[in-house]
Amino acid sequence: MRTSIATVCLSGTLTDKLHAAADAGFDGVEVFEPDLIASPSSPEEIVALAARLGLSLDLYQPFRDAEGVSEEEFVRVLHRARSKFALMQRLGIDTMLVCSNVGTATVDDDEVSASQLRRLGDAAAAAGVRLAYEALAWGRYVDDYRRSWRIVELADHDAVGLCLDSFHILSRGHDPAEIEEIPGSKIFFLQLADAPALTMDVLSWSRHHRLFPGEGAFDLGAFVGHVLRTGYDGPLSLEVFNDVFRQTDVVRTARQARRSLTWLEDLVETRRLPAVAEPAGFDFVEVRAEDTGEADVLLGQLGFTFRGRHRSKDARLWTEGPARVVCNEQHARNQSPSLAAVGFEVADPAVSAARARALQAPTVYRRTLANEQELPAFRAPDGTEVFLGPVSSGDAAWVPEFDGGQEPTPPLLTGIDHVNLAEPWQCFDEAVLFYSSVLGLTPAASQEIAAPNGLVRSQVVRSASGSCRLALNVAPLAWDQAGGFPQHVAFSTDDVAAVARRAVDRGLVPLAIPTNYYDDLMARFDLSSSEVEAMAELGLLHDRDATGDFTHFYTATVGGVFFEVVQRRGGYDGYGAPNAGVRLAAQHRRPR
Ligand SMILES: O=C(O)c1ccc(O)c(O)c1
Ligand SMILES: [Mg+2]
Repeated sequence: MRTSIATVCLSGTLTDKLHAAADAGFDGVEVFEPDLIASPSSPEEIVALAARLGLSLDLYQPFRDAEGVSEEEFVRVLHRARSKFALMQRLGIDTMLVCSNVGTATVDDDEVSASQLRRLGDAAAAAGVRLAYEALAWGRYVDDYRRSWRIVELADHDAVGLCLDSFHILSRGHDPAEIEEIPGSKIFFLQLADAPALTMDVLSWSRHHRLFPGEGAFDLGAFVGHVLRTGYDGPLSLEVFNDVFRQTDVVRTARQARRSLTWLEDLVETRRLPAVAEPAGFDFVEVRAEDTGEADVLLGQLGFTFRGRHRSKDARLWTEGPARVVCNEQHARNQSPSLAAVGFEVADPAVSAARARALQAPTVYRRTLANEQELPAFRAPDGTEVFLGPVSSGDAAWVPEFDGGQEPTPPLLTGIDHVNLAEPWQCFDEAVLFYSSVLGLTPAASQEIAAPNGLVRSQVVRSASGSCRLALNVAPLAWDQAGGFPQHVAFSTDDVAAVARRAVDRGLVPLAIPTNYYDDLMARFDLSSSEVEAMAELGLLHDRDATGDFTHFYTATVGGVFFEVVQRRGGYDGYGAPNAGVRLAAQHRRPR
């Protein structure tokens, strides 16, 4: 299918936007009128630039407050429309988007709106252009696509059709299945936007919080399916009003936008992307620093076995059961410890890598010597290096590349439960799309956690089985001054108290949890004071829900990394959210 993007989605000047759209591989753009009006380039110069970039100009938009008006007002509408039709001729654009009236409508009557659209259609046809009528979710009288379709049917004019915009339909909860009753030839244009599930007025939701498909809560796959079954054969066009994308790098946003359409086309149409199952689990995590020593100490205290040094790289491996941590000092001069890479076990790394490339994920190159396993790797929007390895039972195939270490002992840890990543604020939505589209993880609902210095927005992307869970966090800006929001790896166990006891015996000082927290635990749960005292001694935190419970503890932070150990019981599927604020406050008291 042809792809298009509204210039309003992107930052910069109109020419910046055209360059970025072409660079990302879009076929065309919707020209958003304010971008043209503010541009020093003449319409002819814009046409020439678009032609040089191989972009078509697919839509001129928006034309506001056109119907449902008094006849006196309609005279002015016609005057305005004729001058825009002349402009469209100069731009070589054949379709104009006409929004349902939000400002000047005084007549709530389908016949009146239809008659006015019909007369606008006559003027449009005379200029060789056509009109795509769009019901805005906050239109004064017309705020439902079914009503806009009735009006277009009544107008009964070859130059008057519909524009369907997923946001206006799905934000209002209107059933998109009825789109299939509209003939595809009367759908002149299709605009696509996703959005997070928010409870707020629909105008603000639309103007500030739209997202690219796959980044929000709407079912765009089903939506586009309904539209395609009408026979619609125009472009899939993105129209995303978003406060972040207005200020972030235009080239990067355009690529993110194009990735979202690649993902969506694959869902609805041809299944062109190599199909992958969700990851089976984590292969490894990597801590990188000029000197990872403090992390090595924590891992030893948590019970990890030192398995040796890498044959050809400045890296050490620690394992405890299937949990593997690489401490990498290669090419890390002046870096304090950070979580640099996460390896995933996938059914077929070559297929997963082909999918990642098709989704324009940037490749990470690492030197691999003969006899070393080559794992394909890609850079996530947040900078994390994502490695794709085969599913292993026991040690991964690359483990023997490390030697000079000890034999592993019977493990208390059962694996990596989740990895918690810090997302630069401008990368968050892109990261959700990356991890879900490239790896096949599924986004869960997002949460907010109150830290002493601001709200942390947190969203989990995970495999359905729970074998792979990533928590993506946007930290308040204050953390940047404090050296960055710490990232962490949570290991799973069936006996968290035993792991904590062993760690404390080996010198670990767990993150200190206040007495007030334990008083509250006793108030909320049926726990005796001796049980709670035992927990306090080991820094254990606790949570419960209807299905089970969760006990966990945290290490101190080294550089930008700390570790957590968690024990899930019953069907508990969360992450101890009520405890996250307590943890953040404790970390805030201990500046690194
Ligand atoms: O927010 C608006 O005004 C607006 C304008 C044009 C559109 O296509 C749209 O969906 C919204
Ligand atoms: Mg729209």
